[in-house]
Amino acid sequence: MNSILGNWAEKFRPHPDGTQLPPHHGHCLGCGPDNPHGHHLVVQRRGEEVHAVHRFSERHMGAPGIAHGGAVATVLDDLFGFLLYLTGTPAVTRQLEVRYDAPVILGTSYELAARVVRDDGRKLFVEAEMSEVGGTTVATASALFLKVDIAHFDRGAPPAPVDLD
Ligand SMILES: CCCCCCCCCCCCCC(=O)SCCNC(=O)CCNC(=O)[C@H](O)C(C)(C)COP(=O)(O)OP(=O)(O)OC[C@H]1O[C@@H](n2cnc3c(N)ncnc32)[C@H](O)[C@@H]1OP(=O)(O)O
Repeated sequence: MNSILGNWAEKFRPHPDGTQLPPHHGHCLGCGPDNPHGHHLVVQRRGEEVHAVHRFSERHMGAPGIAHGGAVATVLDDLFGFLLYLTGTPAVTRQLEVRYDAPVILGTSYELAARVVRDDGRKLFVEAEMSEVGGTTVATASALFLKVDIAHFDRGAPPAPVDLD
């Protein structure tokens, strides 16, 4: 098994309401603390939802001062990945749709929330939104995740100790 996912059983243990959820792994683009290009997303369980407060930095710029749409999609997709700690099964994104309602401004804090709307066999239908703190929604997303066996991840090579710059 890919060593980066070797502790998945530990990570999928039940997580009490209100606790911070573990990153998918150290190098994950969305949440890995060891990825210098990543978003370092920090996510909590709140009931049957996952929540985060996030600020995009200059590393994720599209138009000047505004987050790149792909960066916004990355964070929303990764947030969906935290719902797997609640459902208890590995799964991967099969389809992702993002609606960009307003520019996401670099250096501004946004609140994110995601939930499972339907769990149907292998299919997990999920939705999320990103909003100004206490205010207007700037992006919404919906996705289909498909549950996979952990062996799915064996196809990925473990990260080599290369210079990521
Ligand atoms: C320690 C931590 C552990 C970490 C683990 C988690 C890490 C998470 C990290 C999170 C990071 C963030 C997340 C990431 O970045 S995840 C990374 C990005 N995603 C991927 O790399 C996935 C690549 N795709 C695949 O590997 C395959 O396509 C998979 C395995 C997903 C499915 O290939 P497979 O051949 O097995 O399945 P299928 O295609 O026949 O479809 C199966 C069923 O689904 C239905 N269907 C298909 N499309 C749609 C659609 N659009 N609307 C409605 N239904 C649809 C289809 O009709 C069929 O239905 P039925 O006929 O059975 O009824």
